Amino acid sequence: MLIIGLAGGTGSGKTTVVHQIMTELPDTEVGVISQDSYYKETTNLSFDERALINFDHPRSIDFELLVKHLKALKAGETIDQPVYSFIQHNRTDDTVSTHPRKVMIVEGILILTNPELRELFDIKIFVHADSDERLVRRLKRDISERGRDIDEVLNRYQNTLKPMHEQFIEPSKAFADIIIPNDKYNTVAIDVVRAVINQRIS
Ligand SMILES: Nc1ncnc2c1ncn2[C@@H]1O[C@H](COP(=O)(O)OP(=O)(O)O)[C@@H](O)[C@H]1O
Ligand SMILES: Nc1ccn([C@@H]2O[C@H](COP(=O)(O)O)[C@@H](O)[C@H]2O)c(=O)n1
Repeated sequence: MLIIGLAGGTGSGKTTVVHQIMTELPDTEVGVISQDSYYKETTNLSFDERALINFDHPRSIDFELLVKHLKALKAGETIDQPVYSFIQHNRTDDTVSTHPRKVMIVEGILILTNPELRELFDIKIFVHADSDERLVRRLKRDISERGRDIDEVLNRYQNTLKPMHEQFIEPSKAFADIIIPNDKYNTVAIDVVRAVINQRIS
């Protein structure tokens, strides 16, 4: 199994890049795990308390479960990947049965900050976009897809997202083997990554 870790700030385009990479690749051969699925379970908290969580700090992620699941996939086992709700700020009761594939892509803002997880990656990729571009994308996406309003996004950006990006996410770029500039759609970089994957699965 080839395990690719794909990091980058919020709105850098990680999810989009993963979809672009997977286009034309057989989905029986390539699977995806999202770090967002592994936000810690916080059913003990009220909705208002959950909304105050710093979701850009590494401690908000259940890295232990993520590492356990990745190791299980590597050992040929099927896992139940949690499903996260950005509306409820919590895991749902659903899971997605995820089978091991020849190539597994793990994507998320903080995945290169965790040493144990980094050890499992054969290729580490960081998707870069400028912070103003990322904020614009984040605003549009969170309002249209994640049930947020402009105040929520901007408050979170100022209070936690920007400082955490500078403290944890941007420095983790140093661990990357490949950096994809993604202020504009970058078809050349996508082709290169797809070629590496094709080589592995052919
Ligand atoms: N290169 C790009 N140029 C313009 N918009 C983009 C680009 N990449 C992604 N987007 C858009 O930006 C938003 C955030 O992208 P997404 O892939 O969800 O980012 P991430 O997963 O890193 O948070 C989406 O609406 C997506 O369509
Ligand atoms: N309940 C939550 C959980 C996370 N976030 C934000 O999501 C961002 C990470 O996801 P991307 O798809 O953008 O990489 C992160 O910046 C968290 O602030 C949230 O808003 N609400």
